[in-house]
Amino acid sequence: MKYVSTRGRAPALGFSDVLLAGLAGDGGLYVPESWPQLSSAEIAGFAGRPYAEVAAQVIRPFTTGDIDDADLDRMCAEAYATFRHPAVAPLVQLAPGEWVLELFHGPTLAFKDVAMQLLSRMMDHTLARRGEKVTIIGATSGDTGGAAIEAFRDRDNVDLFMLFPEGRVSPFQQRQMTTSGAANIHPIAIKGNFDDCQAMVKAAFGNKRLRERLALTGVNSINWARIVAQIVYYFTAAVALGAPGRRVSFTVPTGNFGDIFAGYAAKKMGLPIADLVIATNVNDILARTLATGRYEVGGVEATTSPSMDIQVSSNFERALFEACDRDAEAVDRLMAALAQSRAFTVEPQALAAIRDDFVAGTTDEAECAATIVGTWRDTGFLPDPHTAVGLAVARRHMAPETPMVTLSTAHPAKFSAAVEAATGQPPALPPGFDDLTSRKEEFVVLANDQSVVEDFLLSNANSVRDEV
Ligand SMILES: Cc1ncc(COP(=O)(O)O)c(C=O)c1O
Ligand SMILES: N[C@@H](CCOP(=O)(O)O)C(=O)O
Repeated sequence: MKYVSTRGRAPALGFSDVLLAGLAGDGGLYVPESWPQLSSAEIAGFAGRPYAEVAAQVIRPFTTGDIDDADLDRMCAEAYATFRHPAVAPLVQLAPGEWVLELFHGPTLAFKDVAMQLLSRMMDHTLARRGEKVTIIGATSGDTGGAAIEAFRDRDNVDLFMLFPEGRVSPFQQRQMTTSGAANIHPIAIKGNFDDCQAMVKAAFGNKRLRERLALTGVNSINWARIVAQIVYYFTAAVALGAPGRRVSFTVPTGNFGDIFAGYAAKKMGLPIADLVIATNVNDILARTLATGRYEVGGVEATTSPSMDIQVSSNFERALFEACDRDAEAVDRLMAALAQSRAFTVEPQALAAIRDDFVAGTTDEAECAATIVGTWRDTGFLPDPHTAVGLAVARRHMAPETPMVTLSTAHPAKFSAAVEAATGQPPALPPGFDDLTSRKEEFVVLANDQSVVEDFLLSNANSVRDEV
C-alpha cells in the first residue's frame, strides 16, 4: 500500500515512512492511494471476536509490506490490553435505536488512547528497526496531548513537545500533560488558542531545516496512522448492531475531523454506514460549510467542550481531496486560499459529494448542559460535554429502523466542572487518578511566536542532527 499527499507535490510513501513523516513534505496529508475492501463475509466474521483481533484484521491492508503480520498482531494485543474494559470500546444502549460507543476506557480516559496506544508501539517498532530517533511536535486542545504523553513517556527514541492553549484546557487535561515527570516530555502552554498551536506545528513542518535537524514527526490526526486505528471501532460497533446485514448511523463530536474521517474510511472499505453526522459546538465552521459551501474561519469561542473549540479542521482536507475526485491541484488551490484569506468556497460538485457522505448539526451551551443532565436522569448514562454535543445532534438525525451510535469521546471526570454545573454533583473519578491533583506540574509558557517555539525545540530536544 502506498500513500499519496492531498496536495500532490510530495512523493508517494509506504506506511512506515508516512508514520514517521506525520505531515507530507508539501504541507498536505497522506491518504491511501486506494481504499482496501473488506467483503461482507469478512465483516460478518468480526462478530464476537476480541477487539485486538478485529483491529489487526482491519489495519493489516494498510500496513502490508511494512509491518509483519505477527508484529501487528502483537502490537494490537499489547495496545488494547492497556484498556480497563474487556471489550475495549463497549456499546451501551440508551433508548430504542439509540446507542453510545464508549471510547474512554483507555489510560487517559479519552478516545485518543485507542489510536495513540497503537501508534506509539508502531513508531517504536519502526524506529528500533531503523536505529533512528525522532522529535514529535503536537498541538492539543486537551486530549491528544494527554494521550500522547502517556503513550510516549520514557521512550528513549522519542522527544515529545506538546503545544496547548494556555488556560483553555480543563484542569484535569492540563495535569495529565504536565505531571508525567518524564525527561523526554515537554509540555508547552502557548499564549493563544488551539488553532494557533496547530498552525505552529504545521509551520514547523514547513521549515525544512528544522524538520531535518530534529527528524520531526507528528502524532496529531494529520498522521495517517492515527486515522487507521480509529477505523476499527466503527466496524466493531456496526457489526454488534447487525452489520453487514443492516445499516448503522454514527454521530461524531467533531473538531479536527479525524474521528469522523475514520468513519468515512470504514464506509469506503465496505461497512454499510447510513449517515455520518458531524456534531459541533458553537464553533460550527463545519456545519456552516456543509450548509453554505463557504469555509470561513472566524474567532474561536471557549466552550464547555474545549477539545472541539477548533476552526481550522485539519482532516477536512482529506474529505475535500475525496470530494474533488482526488484532484490534488484543486485541494492545493483551496488550501492556498485558506492560508491567504482564511476562507475558501467549495465548488458545487465537491459540495454535493460532501453532502452525500456527511450531514452536520450544531449545539449551543444550554442544549449541551440540558443533554448532560437529561441523559443522566433518563438513562443513567452520564455524558461528558463532548459526548453531549454528539447526543443532542444525533437525536435530530434518528431514523426508524436504523440504529444511531453516538461516539462517546471522553470520560465525564475529565470535564468535572461542566458536568457538575449541569447535574449539581461532580462525576466519580475512575481508579488510578487519585494523586493527579497533588503531582508536581512542569511546563513552560511561550509566546504565540513561531521563532520562540522553534528555538525552544532546538535548545531542548535530546537529539539534534548537525547541519549539512
Ligand atoms: C473529547 C473529544 N471529543 C471530540 C473531539 C473531536 O475529535 P476530532 O478532532 O477527531 O474531530 C476531541 C478532539 O479531538 C476530543 O478530545
Ligand atoms: N481535540 C484535539 C485536537 C487535536 O486533534 P487531533 O485528533 O488532530 O490530534 C485534542 O484533544 O487535542
